[in-house]
Amino acid sequence: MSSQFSCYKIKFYQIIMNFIESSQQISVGVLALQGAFQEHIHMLQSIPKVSSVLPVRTAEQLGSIDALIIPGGESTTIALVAEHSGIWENLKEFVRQKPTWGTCAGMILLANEANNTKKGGQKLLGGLDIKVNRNHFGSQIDSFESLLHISHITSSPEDPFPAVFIRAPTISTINSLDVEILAKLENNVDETDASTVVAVKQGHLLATAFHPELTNDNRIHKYFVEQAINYIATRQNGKKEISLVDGNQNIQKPT
Ligand SMILES: NC(=O)CC[C@H](N)C(=O)O
Repeated sequence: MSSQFSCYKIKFYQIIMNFIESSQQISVGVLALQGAFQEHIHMLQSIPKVSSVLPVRTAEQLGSIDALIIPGGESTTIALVAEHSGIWENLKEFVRQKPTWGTCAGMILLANEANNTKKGGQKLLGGLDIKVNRNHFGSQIDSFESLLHISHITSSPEDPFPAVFIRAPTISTINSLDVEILAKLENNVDETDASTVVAVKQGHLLATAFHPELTNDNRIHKYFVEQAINYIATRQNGKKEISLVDGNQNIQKPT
């Protein structure tokens, strides 16, 4: 009898744990119009806190995810395809409100301003108060790898992140105190600058000039997912507080 009781207890505990775990999971989309989206999808599949991973090509798909990654590729092409497929304005709206991480071309698209754009300028989604310098290190043959210290992600100098730079942009100007610098390129790759900013965070937006999805290291993907979960939880609590205040105000209103 008592062993049957403890069996029920364990089952009940498991159900509660599963419930808690599932409420702490999110679904993450990867913009799949052009570029290295498949590699991001693969990386996200290794993270237990991700309940589902969705390649995103339509506004409807965008509406069903909690957070988004805009991959590397070609920012001009991604913008063009997004416009032609009618998802551009929805993307802009999403980026304003929900956790989004841009890698390389994705970082360019999340910037409010860009240098070295294609002739006649190019469209940006914006959101980050930064100016980026496209193709800062030159063309494809100037691609390189560098070991980086990244705030919140690498714990010690012995544990750097292997960052892959491919026709990468850099962050040339930061226009708000809300932008947190996460990583700088400190070595000699770029002779014009002693230290070049290559990763930043601002509120619910994250941007890296390099390609974490092309390594075996999922630390930044994990960090993004954890940040997104915290952000969503904070917003939900905020909403509850607001509705409580509204409720009180209603009670106090003279009839
Ligand atoms: N690897 C990349 O994403 C390169 C970005 C590309 N240079 C652009 O401007 O969009």
